[in-house]
Amino acid sequence: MRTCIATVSLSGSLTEKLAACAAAGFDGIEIFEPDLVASPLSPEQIAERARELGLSIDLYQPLREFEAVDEDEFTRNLRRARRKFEVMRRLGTDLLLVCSNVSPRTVDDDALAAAQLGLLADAAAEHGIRIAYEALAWGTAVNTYAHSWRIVEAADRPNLGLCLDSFHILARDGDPRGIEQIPGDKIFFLQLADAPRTTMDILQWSRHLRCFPGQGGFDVAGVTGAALKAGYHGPLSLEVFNDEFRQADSARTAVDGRRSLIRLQEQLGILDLPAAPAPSGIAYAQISAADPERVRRQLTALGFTTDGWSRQGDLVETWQQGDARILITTGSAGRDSHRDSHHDVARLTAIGLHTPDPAAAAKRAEHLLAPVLPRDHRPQEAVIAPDGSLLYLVPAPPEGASDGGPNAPTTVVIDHVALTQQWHGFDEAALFYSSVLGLTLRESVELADPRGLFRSRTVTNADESVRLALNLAPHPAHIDQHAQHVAFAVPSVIDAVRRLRAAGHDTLAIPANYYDDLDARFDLPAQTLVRLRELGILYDRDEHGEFLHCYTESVGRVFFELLQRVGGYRGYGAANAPVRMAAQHNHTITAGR
Ligand SMILES: O=C(O)c1ccc(O)c(O)c1
Ligand SMILES: [Mg+2]
Repeated sequence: MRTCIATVSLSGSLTEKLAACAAAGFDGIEIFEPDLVASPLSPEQIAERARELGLSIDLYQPLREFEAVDEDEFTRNLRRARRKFEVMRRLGTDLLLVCSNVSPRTVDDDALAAAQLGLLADAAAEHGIRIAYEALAWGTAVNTYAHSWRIVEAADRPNLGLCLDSFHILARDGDPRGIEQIPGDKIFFLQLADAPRTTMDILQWSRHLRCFPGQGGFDVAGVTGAALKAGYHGPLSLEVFNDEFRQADSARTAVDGRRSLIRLQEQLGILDLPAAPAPSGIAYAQISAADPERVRRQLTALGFTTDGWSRQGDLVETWQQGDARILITTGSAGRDSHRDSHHDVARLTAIGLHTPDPAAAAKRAEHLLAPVLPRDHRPQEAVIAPDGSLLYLVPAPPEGASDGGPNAPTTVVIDHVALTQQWHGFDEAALFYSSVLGLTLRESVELADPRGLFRSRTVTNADESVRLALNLAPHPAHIDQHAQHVAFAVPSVIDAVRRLRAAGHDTLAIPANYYDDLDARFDLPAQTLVRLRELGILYDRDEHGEFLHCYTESVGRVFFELLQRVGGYRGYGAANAPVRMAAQHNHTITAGR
């Protein structure tokens, strides 16, 4: 299907927006009126620029506060509309979006609304213009698509139809199945936006938190599917008001948006992509460090051993314990993320994922506009993740061979890897890992660090043998601090900490207050509490089981977590994260003094 995006969804000048849309492969755009009003280009020049870039102008929007008003106001509104017809003629576009009236002056009178919209349509017809009427979720009288359809049906003009917007429908818990009853040729336009599930004022929610389909909690595919069933054959158009998108790089946002529509069309059975790779385990995590000695010492203390250096295209050192593998590289194997100028600081630069069919997975990534590295010099297929780190697609081990797994406590496995996202890349990352890798998104949580709120969201495969935590630092300056880590599930955290201590290594110091609080919250046996306190081990519990964990000191930007899931504990100890981050903060300060 044709794909469009509203200019309001992107940062930059109108010219920059057009370039970004074209580069990402969109077919057309909706011109958001304030973008045109603020542009130094004339409508003709904008049309020319769009033509040069191969973009159609599919919609001009919005005409506001138009219908169901008194005679005088209607006369003024019609005059205003005629001026817009003139702008549209100069732009060479023929579809005008009218959103339902949000003014207190409008009356709840369907007959009046239909009559006035009918007259608007008649005036538009003289210019070959069509009108798409959209129910805003906060419209004074008209705020559901069913209501807007009753008015459009009553007005009964060939050039008056509906604009459906998934946000307005789903934010009010509308049932999209009713859309199937609307004649497809009366749905003039379909705008798509997702949003995180929340409870807040609906206008604020719409203007600040919309996101691309697949990034939030709305069933955008349900609305789209219903419109297609009704016979809608216009474009799929993204209309996203989002504070971060307004600041982020428009070229990146546009690609992110296109990816969301490719994935949506796959979900709807319109596009056929190679199947999602279904990674079956974390093969390894890779740390780059110019001076890897401290990483080696820490891994040794944790019980890892190495078989030395090897060259598989890049120079790497493999460290292993049980089924957990860490690669250390001092070379360029971990592509330096563009934001990272501290090449000598140890940091996570790649992970390897066991993938049943790496070649097909790489093909899928290409279809979804993810950068795939050329195969030359590389032992494995590799995709660049949004944070700049590399995802190696490693052939899965043969059936029956142990691939770790979350509840394999007899040996050491990588339980999860936590990666830091760029400040505007959180939604992009969520969509990347879910669409490209087929991982499932979990709820996003906020974690209090002494310097601000971290956001964290995990993505997992079906049996949770692959768990990635996507962390977003509160401030770009903190981007890699307190966030990047590799968590090892061990048979016994208590034994592991004792071994570490015996080897002369400390774990992150946890304040006594924490244990007093633990005692208040959980009725733990006194002896258990004493042991946890002595060893600096954090504790959590859910309805499935218990969780014990502790942390190493950071080496560069990376630290390690040792954890033990008892029973079917599902979480990550999020309740303890603020204590851990405060401890890391205090440690940094102490170390810095
Ligand atoms: O927030 C608004 O005003 C607004 C304008 C036009 C739209 O299509 C929309 O969905 C919202
Ligand atoms: Mg809209």
